[in-house]
Amino acid sequence: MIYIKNLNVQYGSITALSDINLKVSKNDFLGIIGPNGGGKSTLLKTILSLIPPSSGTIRILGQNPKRARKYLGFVPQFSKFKIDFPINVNDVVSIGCLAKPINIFHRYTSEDKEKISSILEKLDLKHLKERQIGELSGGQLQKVLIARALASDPEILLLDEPTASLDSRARNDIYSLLKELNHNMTIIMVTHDMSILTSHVKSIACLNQTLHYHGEVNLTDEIMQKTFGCPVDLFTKRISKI
Ligand SMILES: Nc1ncnc2c1ncn2[C@@H]1O[C@H](COP(=O)(O)OP(=O)(O)OP(=O)(O)O)[C@@H](O)[C@H]1O
Repeated sequence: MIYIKNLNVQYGSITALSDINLKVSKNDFLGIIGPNGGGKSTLLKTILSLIPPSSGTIRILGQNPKRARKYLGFVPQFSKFKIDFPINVNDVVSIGCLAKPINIFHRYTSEDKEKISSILEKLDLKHLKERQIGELSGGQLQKVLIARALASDPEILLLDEPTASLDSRARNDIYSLLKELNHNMTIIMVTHDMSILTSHVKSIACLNQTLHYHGEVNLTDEIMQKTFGCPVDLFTKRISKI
């Protein structure tokens, strides 16, 4: 689904990603972990063609990232989503139906409306469809952002820390939903939540400017030390032994 070869990304003099090689297979559920500033969001943004690589190759379903945008659904960190914008849940989710690049003159078809309605139903958001997004809880807003991404019928769903600052119940709801979606969708998720690694994720990428590990969920102390640059805590140690 995704093929990345010798990828380098610079922000001026700052090197965010250095010589990344990564392949993601169909129906994988890849968790990307690493320290703050390790380049996780940059990798997602580069796949989404929001940032141009300084060098290297990215192919998504055999195409360059700009042409492949239609295959990608993106769920941003909700803490970075502007929630004071006056728009309701139904309209946010509908935005996902707009063809990419977005055509502001798009008229929603009856098919679009049916699709939105079924997504709202599936994510248990129907009762909130008229609610302004600024009046939602964190977990509800996160589900709305996932619903918006699903409305574009993506083959690959990219999520940037979808459970940051959610309580454990809301987190579990989101993870259960992702597990279900993973049956017919490839998922790539940036996370700082180590607890999901044991339950839902099928493979892991450890990123700290370079890719220190990519493979099965079998983290050793050595990999964690290399990635995070410091000794792992007890919790992480326990995960590596599961
Ligand atoms: N727009 C930008 N301009 C300049 N430098 C940037 C920009 N965005 C990110 N960086 C830098 O690139 C590096 C990687 O940042 P990135 O946001 O990709 O890391 P991250 O792993 O997602 O971090 P976090 O876990 O804190 O969200 C950091 O050194 C960051 O300061």
